[in-house]
Amino acid sequence: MSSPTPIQRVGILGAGAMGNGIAHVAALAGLDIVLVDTARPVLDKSLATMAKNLARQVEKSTIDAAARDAALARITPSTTHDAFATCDIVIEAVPEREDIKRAVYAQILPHLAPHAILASNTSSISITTLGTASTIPDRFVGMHFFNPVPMMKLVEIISGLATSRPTLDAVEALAARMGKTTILAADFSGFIVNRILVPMINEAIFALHEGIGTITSIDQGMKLGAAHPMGPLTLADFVGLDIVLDVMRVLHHGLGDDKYRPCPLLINYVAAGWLGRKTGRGFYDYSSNPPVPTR
Ligand SMILES: NC(=O)c1ccc[n+]([C@@H]2O[C@H](COP(=O)([O-])OP(=O)(O)OC[C@H]3O[C@@H](n4cnc5c(N)ncnc54)[C@H](O)[C@@H]3O)[C@@H](O)[C@H]2O)c1
Repeated sequence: MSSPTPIQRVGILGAGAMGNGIAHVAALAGLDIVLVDTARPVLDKSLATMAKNLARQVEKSTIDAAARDAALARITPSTTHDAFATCDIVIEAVPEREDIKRAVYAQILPHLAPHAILASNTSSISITTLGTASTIPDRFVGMHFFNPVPMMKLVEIISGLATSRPTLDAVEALAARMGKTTILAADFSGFIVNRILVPMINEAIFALHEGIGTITSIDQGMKLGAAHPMGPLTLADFVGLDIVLDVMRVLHHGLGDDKYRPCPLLINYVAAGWLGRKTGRGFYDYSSNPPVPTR
């Protein structure tokens, strides 16, 4: 079988936190980008964020001004899906809701080239299920980037049951061109990283709930005793407690094992609206600097 044509033109659907970062890194790597979102102001905001982040890289001398200008010039913003017609791949980064993802696949499919790959940046939804919905399951794949994309080195490639080898090869080569290291995961809830990381955070919340330690001792224990760069409760606040709860529910439901039950204390924090950094309070209170443990 002949090797697939290398990817040069990348469509990105959704210009939010992740779509923005993916476009930034791909454009810097010399790829041509078509960035699509629902409204022009969203695209303008995304381009402004990218310009600001690229300018910071110039200040730090990790790139020069010519590379910044060339990257920005490679990005074509659009609010219509026909802009994807010339793309070798479209990476979908719309909100984490299966109904929204299914709806956008139905809208963009008629515009895709016959060889084009469709990749989802989903952090939890089954690639096999989304691939079936896409109607091109052999050319459908998970490309799970991590936030913030310009800083994080990993891309988890998720193979659905029907994803073809040429599709996997093409997205592995694309991620490598973007300077990322890839790992290949089978399509089960949480894939590799979240399957391991999020239950660890949930267990730290159980340790707090059961009075085994305080917020400070649990975080310090994992930093100094396990060499984690950040304690698990600090990390939970950073990620957002609602997101941690959502992922635990996906694992619990998808894998059917009670070892993935969300900690009742986590459920209460989310019910209280104490979601971490983004609401000013989670396990820490962020109204003062440095943040203060709340228990
Ligand atoms: N944020 C993270 O830390 C993170 C990490 C890894 C993976 N992900 C996954 O990446 C995906 C996107 O997450 P995000 O954090 O960037 O979300 P976000 O809310 O920041 O951005 C989503 C974007 O999609 C746009 N959008 C909504 N409906 C659309 C449509 N029909 N057509 C085109 N654009 C549409 C929105 O306007 C918004 O700009 C999700 O599947 C999420 O689970 C997120």
